[in-house]
Amino acid sequence: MAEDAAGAALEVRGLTAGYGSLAVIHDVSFSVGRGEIVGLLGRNGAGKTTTLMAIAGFLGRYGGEVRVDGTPLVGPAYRRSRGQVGIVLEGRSTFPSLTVRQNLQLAGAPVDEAVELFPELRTKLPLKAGVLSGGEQQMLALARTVGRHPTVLLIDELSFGLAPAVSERILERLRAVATALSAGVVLVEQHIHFAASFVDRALIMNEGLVRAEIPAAELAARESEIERLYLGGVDEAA
Ligand SMILES: Nc1ncnc2c1ncn2[C@@H]1O[C@H](COP(=O)(O)OP(=O)(O)OP(=O)(O)O)[C@@H](O)[C@H]1O
Repeated sequence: MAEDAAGAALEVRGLTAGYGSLAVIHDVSFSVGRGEIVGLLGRNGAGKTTTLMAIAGFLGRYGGEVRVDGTPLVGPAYRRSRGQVGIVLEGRSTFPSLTVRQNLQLAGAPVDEAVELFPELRTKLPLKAGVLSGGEQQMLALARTVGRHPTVLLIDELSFGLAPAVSERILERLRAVATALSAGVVLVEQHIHFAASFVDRALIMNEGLVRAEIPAAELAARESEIERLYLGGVDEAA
């Protein structure tokens, strides 16, 4: 379901970004259609989180362009786009000492929508977020971000540390949200098999570069090629 950039929720063109004066991702280009989930795969340190943070405007950008719904995000546009670009970073997206309800309210996320999305949260509303299970915390983090109805959702390692059944449940809801909001989703994932079930296509990153773009249906069959790409092998088939 590769999307023509013209109708894309998100377009990233030639993005080079990093920390201080150190560029960590180089010339990253891709687009995400409305309702589409694109996986960002690669081993530890490949530059996946850095890519999400650079798109969201949290990092210095040394080159390239990011467009949301066709509008370039530069300078103050990043501030204006806060509602349009939602980001869920691993372990950094809830306030543990506030209740679940307060967490939602602070994010501007309607409580009724959140519990409709994740009925598991209904009985947890008065509890402090810090006492929730890992899966419930991820649900809360996602509900907080989704509640602002973003055009683009950037999600880092949703399945990290969770039982497969819990991850599957959350990712099924993510698919429903992407469709309902007609949002474009970038989902960082390390595990090829897991990504194969939940993304429409995947970008394989290594050393800050996108080495290949692979449709979900081909991920399982091309696993050994992808593993070579994870390790920096030459991309022969993309
Ligand atoms: N704050 C920082 N300052 C300097 N370098 C950083 C910083 N954060 C990350 N890096 C470096 O940037 C590179 C890419 O890191 P990044 O977190 O984007 O990788 P990743 O693919 O998300 O890895 P993981 O799967 O382990 O989260 C790594 O070499 C990392 O050491």
